[in-house]
Amino acid sequence: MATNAGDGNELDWRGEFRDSPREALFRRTMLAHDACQLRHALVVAAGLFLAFGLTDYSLMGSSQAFMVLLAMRVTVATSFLLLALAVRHRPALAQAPLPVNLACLLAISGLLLTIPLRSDGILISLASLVAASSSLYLFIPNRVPWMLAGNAYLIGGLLVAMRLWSPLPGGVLANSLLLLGFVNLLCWLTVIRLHRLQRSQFASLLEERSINRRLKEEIEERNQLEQRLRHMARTDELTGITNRRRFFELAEQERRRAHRDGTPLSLCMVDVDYFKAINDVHGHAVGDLALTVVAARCQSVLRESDIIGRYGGEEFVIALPLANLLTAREVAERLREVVCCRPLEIKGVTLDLTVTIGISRVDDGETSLDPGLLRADQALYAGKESGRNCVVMTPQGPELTLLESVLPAVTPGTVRATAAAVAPAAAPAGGRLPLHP
Ligand SMILES: Nc1nc2c(ncn2[C@@H]2O[C@H](COP(=O)(O)OP(=O)(O)OP(=O)(O)O)[C@@H](O)[C@H]2O)c(=O)[nH]1
Repeated sequence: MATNAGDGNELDWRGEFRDSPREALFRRTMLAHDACQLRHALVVAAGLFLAFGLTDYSLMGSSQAFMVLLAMRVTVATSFLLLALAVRHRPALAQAPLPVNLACLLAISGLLLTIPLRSDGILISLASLVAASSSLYLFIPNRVPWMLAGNAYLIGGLLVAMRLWSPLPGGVLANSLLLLGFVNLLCWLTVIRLHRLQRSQFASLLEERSINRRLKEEIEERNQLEQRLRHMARTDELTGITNRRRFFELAEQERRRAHRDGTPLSLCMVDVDYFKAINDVHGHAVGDLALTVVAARCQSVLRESDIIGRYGGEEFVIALPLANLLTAREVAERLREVVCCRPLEIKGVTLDLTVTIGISRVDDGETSLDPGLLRADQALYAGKESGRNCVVMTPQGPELTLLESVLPAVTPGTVRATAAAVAPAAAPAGGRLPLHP
């Protein structure tokens, strides 16, 4: 849609938009302003009409003609005031042609009536008609055709009134008509300029609004794109859980917090057992879905503050803030059970999945997650070696002693014996506790 009303191509001879929906929009936008302007113009005009009653009286005394004029003035002023009141309650009346034009018709008729009734001569009446003629253009927010029609009635009425009651010499008559014609032309041009100015401002405003809207939409789109990209950069596409990079960011934050507050932080490495066989027998699509289900099941037993990420392939990694090895073992057991508790139904295939989990605790003196992850990985490897579908942990130092004294399910004898059996195959350092279900 073209928006530059300043070049005039968009406007017709009335100074209105050729595009009628746009003109309607303009008029709707201007309604409150038009209504206010019309109300003020009507009140002022009513006052003026009544004020001229004083000059009627000074010229005519309390004659019958004065009474007729007074009745006319009161009628016109009353109709103006009533219309002003009506517009106050229903502003839409300001742009409805009928009420405004009826009031104008009444006022012009009243002014024409002064020609036969007032005794101060045609020239005074002529002056008041010139003032009324320009008022029609300037103060009544009407459309140009109605303004022209009102003025045509005024000039026609003047000619008839002069012919009937106050014949003028030809020169004076021509002079009067020229004067009225000039006033009409001047006012018409002024109104057209005013219309053009208002509409050009309105067009600029619309343009500005549409640019702002487009900008807002663009910003919104960019924000959404940014959010999508950020989400993609943090999320594993297949399983929907945190990806490896994001896991390390979050887990590193937790490690620093744990170090600062002196609270425990444990790590779990979770690996799906015999996953290669699932891919080989049922295909990668089934394997993909199985990974998604395993991730969802693991997530379902974790707290909101726990962090689970896809470490790579069929391996997941979990950081458990505020969890010592005992708590981590309980969580890992729940996790192992939730995976193997019921078979997976995927694309008509029933899979009995199990996971092996290696656990470690991040030591106070450690400045990165790597040693802890390595220990969890070694424990996981030990778990695989000892038959899979189990939870294995690598306690060290005081924690080992503590565990040995508090673990009722695993007697110290079993711990040592199992640890001894697993340790050489898994890694030479540290005792490991394979916790079979
Ligand atoms: N469908 C699918 N398979 C994957 C994905 N990532 C890794 N894998 C497969 O997972 C399998 C992992 O096999 P292995 O490392 O031998 O381990 P496994 O068969 O689970 O045996 P254990 O871990 O010793 O119990 C490989 O065949 C990989 O191709 C994946 O995103 N989707």
